[in-house]
Amino acid sequence: MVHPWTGARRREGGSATNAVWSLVVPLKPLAVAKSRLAAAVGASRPGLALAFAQDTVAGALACAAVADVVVVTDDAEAGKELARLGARIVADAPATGLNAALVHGAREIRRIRPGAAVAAMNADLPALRPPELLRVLEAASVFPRAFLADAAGIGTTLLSAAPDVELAPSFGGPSRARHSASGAAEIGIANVESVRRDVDTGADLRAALALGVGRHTARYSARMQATAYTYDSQTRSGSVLLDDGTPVPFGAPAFDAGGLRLLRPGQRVRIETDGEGPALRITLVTLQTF
Ligand SMILES: Nc1nc2c(ncn2[C@@H]2O[C@H](COP(=O)(O)OP(=O)(O)OP(=O)(O)O)[C@@H](O)[C@H]2O)c(=O)[nH]1
Ligand SMILES: C=C(OP(=O)(O)O)C(=O)O
Repeated sequence: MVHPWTGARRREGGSATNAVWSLVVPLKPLAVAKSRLAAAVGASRPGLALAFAQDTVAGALACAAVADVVVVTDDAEAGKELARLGARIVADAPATGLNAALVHGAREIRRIRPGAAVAAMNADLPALRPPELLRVLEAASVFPRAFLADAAGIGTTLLSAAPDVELAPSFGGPSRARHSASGAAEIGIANVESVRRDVDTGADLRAALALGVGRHTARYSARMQATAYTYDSQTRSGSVLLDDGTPVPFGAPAFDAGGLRLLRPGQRVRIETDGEGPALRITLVTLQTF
């Protein structure tokens, strides 16, 4: 099968080749981002919003089908941290909202790379796994426009547009129905939970932690759960410092067989590593507190 717009020949049974995407990731100023999460995480909200964006951008840049990531934001601190991961930062047109930001980002991409295939993806996907994003983008690449519904089946986490097709975003609330009504094809593939798992509420955060989050969110969440947290990406080791300052290394026997240890009465944390990819992916499940 010849790829509809790259002309690449799809290897029989293999994946689409040469389908390269530019991603537009919108990010609100951290001071006001993730307001629905405030009830669950309190003052940690801005730090978590940044950690979500960092894991989203890092996961996207590690995906074989992604050529580049453009973050549309007015937040200088967030922009600096995300640029450090390799994203290109575009200033948001002030106070025009999410969809205008996405249109602005897509136009900026195509100003530099005319005819680029563009996909908009929310910045709140902390469990994002590159292989799952690859499958989503491959599925999207056979449609002029396509979208992926969020885990709740109400919103949208990704909207794609083939070269020379306008993105025409309509994010916000029940956007799944709007994107479908606009003619975008719904991507229905299974086993891409990490690309659907956006985090708006404490329950969403627990679900993402159970799925396994990237190191930025894991580190931040662990810091929220314990007095401090050390992590060394070089030696791929780390420890959670308990309230009394006791360092408990990851995977240490100090954790019981199931990797569970009581940090404080009623609070339980599971830390385990699946060693996936270049970064230590820490599955940190906090059963309470959020
Ligand atoms: N650049 C930009 N990004 C936005 C804007 N509004 C929302 N976003 C981003 O769009 C994505 C999806 O939005 P939401 O899930 O509603 O995120 P949020 O607005 O921080 O969350 P709430 O405050 O709880 O509504 C997130 O990555 C937001 O940061 C905007 O006006 N400009
Ligand atoms: C912007 C969106 O996310 P949410 O409404 O869940 O914040 C959306 O799903 O279109």
